[in-house]
Parts: sequence; C-alpha cells; structure tokens
Amino acid sequence: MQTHQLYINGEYVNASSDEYIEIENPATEETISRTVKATKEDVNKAVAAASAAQKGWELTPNIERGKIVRALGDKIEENKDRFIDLLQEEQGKDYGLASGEVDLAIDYFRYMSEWARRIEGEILPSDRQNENIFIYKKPIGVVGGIVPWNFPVFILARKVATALVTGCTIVLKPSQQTPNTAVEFTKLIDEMDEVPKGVYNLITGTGSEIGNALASHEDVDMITMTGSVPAGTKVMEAAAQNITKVNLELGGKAPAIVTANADIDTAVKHITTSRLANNGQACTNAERVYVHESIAEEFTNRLQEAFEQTTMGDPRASKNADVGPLVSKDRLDEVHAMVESAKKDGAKVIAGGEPGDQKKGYFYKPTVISNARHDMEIMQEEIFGPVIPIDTFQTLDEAIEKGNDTVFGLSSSVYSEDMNEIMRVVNELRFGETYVNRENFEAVQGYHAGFRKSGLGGADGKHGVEDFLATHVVYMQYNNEKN
Ligand SMILES: NC(=O)c1ccc[n+]([C@@H]2O[C@H](COP(=O)([O-])OP(=O)(O)OC[C@H]3O[C@@H](n4cnc5c(N)ncnc54)[C@H](O)[C@@H]3O)[C@@H](O)[C@H]2O)c1
Ligand SMILES: O=C[C@H](O)CS(=O)(=O)O
Repeated sequence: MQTHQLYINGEYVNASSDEYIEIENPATEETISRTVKATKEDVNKAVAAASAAQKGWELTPNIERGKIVRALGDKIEENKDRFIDLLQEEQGKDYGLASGEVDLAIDYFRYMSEWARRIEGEILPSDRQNENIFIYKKPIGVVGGIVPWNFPVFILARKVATALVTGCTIVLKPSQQTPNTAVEFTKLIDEMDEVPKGVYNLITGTGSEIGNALASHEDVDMITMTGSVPAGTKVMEAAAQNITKVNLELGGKAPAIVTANADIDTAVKHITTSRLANNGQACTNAERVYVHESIAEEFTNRLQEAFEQTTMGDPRASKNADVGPLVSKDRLDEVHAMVESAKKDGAKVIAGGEPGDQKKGYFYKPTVISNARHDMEIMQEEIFGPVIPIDTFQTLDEAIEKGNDTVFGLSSSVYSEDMNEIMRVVNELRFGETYVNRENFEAVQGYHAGFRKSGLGGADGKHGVEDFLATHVVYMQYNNEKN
C-alpha cells in the first residue's frame, strides 16, 4: 500500500512521528493508502522553508512566476486521467464532476497565470511639494493553505495558483480524508526544476493538530482555509494569537426561492442537479427550497420524480452513476440523523430517507422532504448530503426574510420569469452570490466569498488576487533644485 511522505524545502521527508492515517475509498470501504501524520515540529520545518524562500520568490519577475503557474496547469492536464481516478477513489465523486473539477483546476492555474502582469500599484499626488506617493502591491508572504475533502483538487488550485502568482510561498495542508490528489500534485511540482526549494511545501495530518499549528505559527502571514464554520472559528482563534490575516471560505445553507412566476421545469432541473452534485456535498449547493404556495404541489411532485429517477452507485465502477457515496461513515450517520430529526419535527419524507441498498460504502438515497418549516434544524443547519427540504411562502417579503434568516451567507438562488421579482430578491438577499434561474458553480473571474459566518475575504478574480497582497505606501521626496 502506498504511504505518503511530507514535502519540505524541495525534498520528500519523513515526518517526525511514525503515526499514519488510513485513507479509505468511501464507495468500497477499502483502505487505499496511508498518509503520515505530521507533527508541530514538521509544521515548523515547513514554515521555516517557506520563510527562507519568500524573499527570492517575491523578487522573481512576475512573468517568470506566471510561466510556472501556467506550466502547472499544463502538467495537471497531461495527467488528467490519473487525477480523475484518484479523486473518484478518495472522495467518491461521479465521473462527470470529477472530470469537471480537474478541468477547473487546470483552468484555474491558467487563469491565475494571466495575473502575473496585471498586479499593479498606483502613483498619487502628494499634499507636499516635490513628493509623490507610491502604492505598491506586495505579496502578503508565507501562506498556510488548508483544504477540505469535498473539492480537494480545485481548492488546492485556488490556494496554490493564487499564492504562487502573487509571489507568496505556501505550506499546504490537504484534508486528512483526501490527501492523495495533493500528493500527486506535489510530484508535478517536484519534477519542475523551475520551482525554487521551499516555495511549495506539503504537510499532511489532522486539522486539530497541524492545521492548528499552521494557523497559530508566528511566521505565517496569511492562513487561507476552506472548510466548516466550527473549524474556521478555531483557525481564526489560532491566527488571532499573532494577528495573522485569515481568509476563510466556510459552510453554506443556500436558499432557492421559487416564485409563482417561475418556470417549474427550469427550477426542478437546476435544483436537482445542484442538490445532488458531489453527492450533496458542496457549500454552494441548493440546501433549502422556499416555493410559492400556489405552485408548491406541482413543484414538489416534479422534484420528487426527478430525485427518484437518479441512479446511485460506485462512481468508479460506472460512469453513469449520478450519485455516489458520502465521504465517510460519520457523514452518512449525520445526514440520516438530520432526516430523522426532520421527521420527528413533523416534516414528510417523500423520496429516499434512508441509506442506499449497496452492500458496501456510505450511500444515502436522494431524499426529498416536504412540509418542512423554516425553524426546523433541517432548514437551518448545513445538511451536506443529497437531501432537499421544502417550505412554502405566501409573499415575496416572506421568502426573502426566510432566505436571509440564517447564520450562513454563501450562495442563494431565485427562480422567476418576472424581472421585478428577480430584482427585488437580488437587491434584498444578503449573500456572497446569487444565481438567477440556475444554481452553482461559480466562475473563476468572479469572487467567491460569504456573508455572515460563511467566511472572511474570498477567492477568484481580481478581488481574490488582492486578498493575497499587502499594500505598501512609499512617500517619495525628490529635490527639485539639484537639476
Ligand atoms: N465556502 C467554500 O468555498 C467551501 C468550499 C468547500 C467546502 N466548504 C465547507 O467545508 C465543509 C466540508 O469540508 P470538511 O469537512 O473538510 O471541513 P472541515 O472544517 O472539517 O475541514 C476542512 C480543513 O480544515 C482542517 N481543520 C479542521 N479543524 C481544524 C483546526 N482546528 N485548525 C486548523 N485546521 C483545521 C481539516 O483538517 C481540513 O483540512 C463544509 O462545511 C463546506 O460547506 C466551503
Ligand atoms: O463546497 C463548496 C463549493 O460549492 C465548491 S467550490 O466553491 O466550487 O469549491
């Protein structure tokens, strides 16, 4: 069985512990690899390597960094099938989305490489005689990148491509559940002589131990973490010790508002695809529906039909399986407990509502819950599984109020053919992103960021690049009389 090492200062190294975490295929429950459990001592070594490499990397011409970032996208593309297979194996993604995720990672490296020549400062007139004010944009420095299990390739790309193009060095920590794709990516970096030692480092292990050590390290200049709200809170607490900048992409509870003027076909199609994407495990997936009472019955029946028509199975065994397993036994148990609690609260399960019939693996049947009430746990907490609860509304005010009444604020959607309704929802919903007559996913040139507890700062596009930069102001006096 393959056992992974750490990658520090351009070398594969053993960790200072001899403890390992077994990585499981969630569709078959087979152990597929072992990853080493790094310790705080290893984190210190990785941060020291990144710190030592920072100055040289920062002073490398942007265009050279851009070429490396682009080449990394090309190298992922050359190894695309391998990435798809590893991703399916460690996370249970269906073939279409696994292939889409790898394509997105390739595109992300290429897109970010274009920023190499677009990072610009400003020159301002001063209030003083013979002076200009120069505003430089500099790399923030050493970045700690913490990645979740649900999009381990794409979110790695988000962190690594943005760090490298902006002139930051990085210590990357993948999820302890899905490190294999990050290990594969590390091989690509290792093969490239152009990447100086220490610019990219990989550590593996648990969040509570090494994630925490990274977030609380005094030589880390920014910690960019994608994951759950509870873990994000811990990261923020740890970073607060050194006033380290945090960039957090956290959970969601996306409302889908379906008005009386919606095209029901469109709403059913997109909500089904979104809710079941990645087996229900994406932060921007539609997580709760508010449908106008006049169309609630028809909409609910159609959604039930669509959910019942989906196929479920081991995604590596069949390219046609729409829905694969949840990532772990714990996830499966949590999703089922939420469905049971909704039933106890008076909601009605009209499709699914139980684990899949597969002999092995963590499958949960695509589930539709009607008669959900906005105050139920199933409408308030992130489900992160293939389950959609439906509540109704009478007025648009009520739908908007229910949509906004959440601690999360990442994604949202509205279905309507009436522009006045759409504009009201767009103006009054307070979320990082709103999709009109469609659902996720977001674009690389946009800005992926959450309101409320869904995060701080964001990723992608011009604003995502800015989050990896620090501003340095220089007051430039010159002597007019010397000429
Ligand atoms: N907003 C986004 O862009 C986005 C994208 C993907 C996933 N998510 C969210 O991620 C969650 C699912 O992913 P997950 O289960 O891997 O999340 P998680 O919070 O359990 O783990 C995410 C990462 O944080 C690390 N971590 C955990 N505790 C830590 C600590 N105390 N200190 C430092 N690091 C720690 C983990 O090891 C892992 O690498 C969901 O809530 C989902 O909504 C958000
Ligand atoms: O899990 C969160 C998102 O929906 C996926 S991503 O933002 O596109 O990575």
